[in-house]
Amino acid sequence: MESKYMINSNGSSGMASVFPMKRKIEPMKEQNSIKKPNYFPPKQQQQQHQYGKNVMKKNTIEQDRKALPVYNCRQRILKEVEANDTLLIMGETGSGKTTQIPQFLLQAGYATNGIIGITQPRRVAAITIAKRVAQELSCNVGDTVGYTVRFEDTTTERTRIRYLTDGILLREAIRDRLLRRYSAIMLDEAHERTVNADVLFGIVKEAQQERRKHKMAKLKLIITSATMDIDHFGQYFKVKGMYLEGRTHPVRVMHAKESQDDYIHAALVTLFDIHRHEPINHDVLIFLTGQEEIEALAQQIRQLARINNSGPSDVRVFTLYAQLAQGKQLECFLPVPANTRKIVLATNIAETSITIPGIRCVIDCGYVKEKSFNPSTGLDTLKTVRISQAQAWQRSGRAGRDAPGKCYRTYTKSNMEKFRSAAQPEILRANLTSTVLQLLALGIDCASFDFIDPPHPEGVQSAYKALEQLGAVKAAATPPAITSTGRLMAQFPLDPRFAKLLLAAPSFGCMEEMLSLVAALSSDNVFIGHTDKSELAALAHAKFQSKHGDHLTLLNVFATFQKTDKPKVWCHDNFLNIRNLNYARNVRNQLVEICNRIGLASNSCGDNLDAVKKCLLTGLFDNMATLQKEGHYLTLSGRVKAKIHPSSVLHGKYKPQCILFSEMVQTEHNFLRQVTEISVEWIEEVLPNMKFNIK
Ligand SMILES: Nc1ncnc2c1ncn2[C@@H]1O[C@H](COP(=O)(O)OP(=O)(O)OP(=O)(O)O)[C@@H](O)[C@H]1O
Repeated sequence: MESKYMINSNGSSGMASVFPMKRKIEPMKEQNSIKKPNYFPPKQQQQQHQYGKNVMKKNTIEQDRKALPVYNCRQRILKEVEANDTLLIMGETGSGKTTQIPQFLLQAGYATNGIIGITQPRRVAAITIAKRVAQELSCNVGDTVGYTVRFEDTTTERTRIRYLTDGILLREAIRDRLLRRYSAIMLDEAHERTVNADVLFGIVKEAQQERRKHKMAKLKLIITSATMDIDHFGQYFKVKGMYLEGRTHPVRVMHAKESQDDYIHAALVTLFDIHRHEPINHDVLIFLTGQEEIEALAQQIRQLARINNSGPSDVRVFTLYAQLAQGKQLECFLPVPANTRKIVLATNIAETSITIPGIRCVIDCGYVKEKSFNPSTGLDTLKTVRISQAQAWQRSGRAGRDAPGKCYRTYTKSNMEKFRSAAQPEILRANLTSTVLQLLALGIDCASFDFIDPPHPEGVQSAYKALEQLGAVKAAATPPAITSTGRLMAQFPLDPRFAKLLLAAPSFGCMEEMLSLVAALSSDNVFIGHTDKSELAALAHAKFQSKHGDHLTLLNVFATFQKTDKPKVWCHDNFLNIRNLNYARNVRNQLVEICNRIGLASNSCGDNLDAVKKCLLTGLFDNMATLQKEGHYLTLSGRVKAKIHPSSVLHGKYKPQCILFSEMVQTEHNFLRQVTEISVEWIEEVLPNMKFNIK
């Protein structure tokens, strides 16, 4: 059968000097056609392999560690760390940067008078890497190694190596700008350029200088990545980069011969081609763009696998995306039975840092959903865009983690040459409201902060305006000054708008309700849309429906969940996600602690649900829209045309004149998600100082 792919024979894919590592994950030079294995390993051999895995576990881990390219560079790295306070390290994906370098530092004594912190852009990476390193050090998570992610801290006073998200380290800096508890910080996956990481570059750099100035203990800083722009980082930190030689397992990269209009179909065809021709223990990771696409394809694969399964082989399909409950996210990291192929469908959440054991084939659709903020409309939008070349290399890197692998790109080589070389730093396109508030809480004015790439002035101005409307900032002052409300808002690990809802709730008499609602909104989707039984699921969900809209529907679910004494059975019967509801309960407890600490009064509005709706206006005033004659909605700030999302309880029913929504999603149309009906008169009552164009 003719293959739809050709091997990338590259060397000239437009990867500028930014990517010196590229050759390491390119196909082996001598191969110029796709060679398909013509056998499946005999059953016995596979089982032996499985046995071997368990018996030899400890030994293998030790041997695997020593075989990593970083291991050979141990002395060099430690020498450089000793000689320099800041170090930029580039090493190819999977070479051992994230798991090994912190252990080298620990063994060399860098965690004697402080701990070693390693930041990750995503919580799933922080959790799985901490677990792996704990396994390597033969300890439990929370002993020598631990992790901290939002609303979950496993570290103890015994912890010396701490994996944490960049957002958590930034919040810690609000309490202690000198980051005194750390002796070394590793800012990993620097190429991702999340807003939090960009701010941390400046904060940690400043903490180092201040500690030096005050003759305090040194703070060692290591910046790591496989694909960072080392010249740019080098100029900013005024240091030279260090390249780690040595290759990990090769990955054969193949491009589609022709452009594919339907990348989902292309991924499906490729998957079944792999399933027919590759050994059954070669697991597959498919990169797609979002939850809906992933769940639909997962369902299709499960059905097709059932139909096509003629032999003993089988597939297990897992999904991995940000909205998935944490427990579910971690399921794909567990081994599957012998004679079973693991298929993981993921968003870019699986793109950097993580190792999903068993993955030997990657299928890359070449797209990603990117959030950007439009200061002129004041709205965040989510758009599907092409990935960057750096992202493409990171994705292929997921295939060569524990053995040689293959990467199938559903786009042509010339398509890829047109991709951006690296993704635009998030700080240049994100809503900066939360970041600006955190900086102000740290006593930092954006205008004078030492950013690696300063944000656009319109983005900063728009953030100041939003914070002023929330009562967090006096923007007229130069530099803009944080108010006491702003300081309280910064105490919550929440979007400032949601923090504002909690601060406003006591005066509307709905503190208990708002705590539940904000907690439920912080969790991922609690509704399970069981496809096979969708009518039953819809019937079960209808019991909680509020005619007021999605916020009060969610509140009904959470309030009933809190009261039930058999949550497992109750969630199962009602097609609700128990993990997400438990997560929301945990978040609520932590929010209650913060509210108690800052002295917010507790009260409840009972059946007076207008109080909750009015209170929602105090934080979400930028997200209001009115019905137009033509049948669509127009947002009040920004005048953007939009429709109610089909997942809303208000979709397809009578259309309220005025609504409030949690977010706008941009696909072929602008859709408003999580919608609640409000009364136009309340706008003047709740927001007397704001002007809106209500038409
Ligand atoms: N959870 C895990 N299970 C099994 N093996 C793992 C796990 N985590 C890491 N490894 C092994 O350790 C190797 C090094 O992983 P590590 O995350 O340290 O690499 P890295 O250089 O930081 O990669 P990247 O640049 O992609 O983040 C992997 O290639 C893999 O072989």
